[in-house]
Amino acid sequence: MTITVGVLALQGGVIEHINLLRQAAASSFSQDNDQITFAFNEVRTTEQLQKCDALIIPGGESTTMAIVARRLGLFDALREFVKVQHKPVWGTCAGLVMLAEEASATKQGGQELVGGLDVKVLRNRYGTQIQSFVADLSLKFLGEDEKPFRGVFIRAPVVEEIISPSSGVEDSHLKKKGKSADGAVEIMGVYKNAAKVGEEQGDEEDIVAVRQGNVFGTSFHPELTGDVRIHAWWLRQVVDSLRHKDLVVRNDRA
Ligand SMILES: NC(=O)CC[C@H](N)C(=O)O
Repeated sequence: MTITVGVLALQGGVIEHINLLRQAAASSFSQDNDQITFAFNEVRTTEQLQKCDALIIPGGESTTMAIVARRLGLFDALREFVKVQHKPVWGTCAGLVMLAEEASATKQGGQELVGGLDVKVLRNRYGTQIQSFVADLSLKFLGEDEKPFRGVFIRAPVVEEIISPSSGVEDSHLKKKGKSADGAVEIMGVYKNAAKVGEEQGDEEDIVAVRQGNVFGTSFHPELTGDVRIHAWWLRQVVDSLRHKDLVVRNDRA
């Protein structure tokens, strides 16, 4: 089975994701009995997106990414991919903003989102570029005894609210289309002891990783760490969801 994973390449940290995906595939799937092979492709057009089984929307700047996606006419295809075809998608940082149904602290006049996750994100929660930081996160989904994951936070958003599911009705103002992902929003990671902007110490607990059905989002940048664990975990989810779909199709035919 060959699985094509795309990385949306309009702007931001594209090659870093591709490099880590390659490493994760080599380290975690080389012994796989099912002979899974991966193709990792940059995605800039609807045609390229349609060839993908799964997609990463990287970090960068969501406002810029949205403008470029609109110019290239990619929004409908992205919404179709996430909310109608329910293919696996992972957004990191700006990618998480793009995958949220709502965002606050957006640029004036708002910004267009792909949606999929029934959450409201707060952009730039920790301030500007110079307030970037690294923090150890304990992520249970990687395994109970796993060592902490280095979370790289760069003008990072956080999930400030889990909202009620969107109705699936097209909204001409927000240009939403399709329902959000199936199922409930699961909190996959929190950053404990987060401080307010400008403060040294804090005791807030911020939601920095979420999943809802096929859609996964992280506030931080695993692709900048050299640690393949989250990429390997996500590729495993992609493989499992494709196997599941394959089974459903075969059962339907039987
Ligand atoms: N590193 C990042 O991806 C920053 C995200 C940026 N603050 C945005 O809203 O798009």
